[in-house]
Amino acid sequence: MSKVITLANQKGGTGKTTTAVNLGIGLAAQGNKVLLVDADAQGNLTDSLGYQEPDNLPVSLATIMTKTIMEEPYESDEGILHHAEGVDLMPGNIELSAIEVSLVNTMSRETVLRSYINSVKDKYDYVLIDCMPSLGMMTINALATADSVIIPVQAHYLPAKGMTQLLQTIARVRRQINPRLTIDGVLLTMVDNRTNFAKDISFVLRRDYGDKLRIFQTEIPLSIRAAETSAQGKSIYAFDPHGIAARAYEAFTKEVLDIGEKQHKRQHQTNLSR
Ligand SMILES: Nc1ncnc2c1ncn2[C@@H]1O[C@H](COP(=O)(O)OP(=O)(O)OP(=O)(O)O)[C@@H](O)[C@H]1O
Repeated sequence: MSKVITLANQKGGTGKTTTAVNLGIGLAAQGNKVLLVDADAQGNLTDSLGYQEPDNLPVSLATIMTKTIMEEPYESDEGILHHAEGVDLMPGNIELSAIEVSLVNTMSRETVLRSYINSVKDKYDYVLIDCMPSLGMMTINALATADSVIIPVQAHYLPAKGMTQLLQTIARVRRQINPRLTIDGVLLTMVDNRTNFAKDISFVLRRDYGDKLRIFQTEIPLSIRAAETSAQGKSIYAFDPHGIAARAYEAFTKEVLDIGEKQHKRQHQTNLSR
């Protein structure tokens, strides 16, 4: 059974793309088939995986979403790229900005991405969707598609206000479009352990949200090597395998796998008791 996870935070630069790359490749290294979906018009995920001119790709997520909207046929592997580290990628680029606008006047506008992902997800154990830094139509589509959300939060500021807005949006999507949507947890990123400030943020986040949300035990440290990785077209495991960021992303991947296994067991027991 496949699991679709959306990485969302409407604040920019919180580590969504870096987490999509390193969680995705981490899951693949553990024997899972993984599809990464770049739902961000900036195309950073596509770029980070080595496709440095995402706007020149002949087929991207925007192409497939347009075909979905127009009810035109497409091949199930159309546009999917294969990365050397064992993940597949549905690339994204600037054309998604136009899709974001055209969705407003589209029938079933919140579920266009879901139609596409439903048509390919059975081939994968995990589908990870990297969102734009906004709560616009593309992010709503990504939330409408997902089984769960992971929220990367940069440990540089207190996330209170933005977090409330994001949680309200997730709750609204759950009520109106996607009742099975859950939150896997909040991931603290770019944690500078040399400062008391980072420790304070971790403490406040765990104190204020820890009873409602899982705050992942693993915190991703601030790391120059992690920042440099995005220009290399590879994961942190390939670029700096023994560094602190690679170890942290490995530990985080294990936490995500544990959640998946527990959910799978619960689902199995529910099915048996029916
Ligand atoms: N652990 C880290 N340590 C240092 N720099 C990092 C780390 N993780 C990510 N970065 C850098 O921080 C910047 C923002 O990260 P990233 O692109 O992953 O965030 P994002 O949330 O996807 O951004 P956007 O909202 O623009 O899509 C990038 O330049 C990235 O290389």
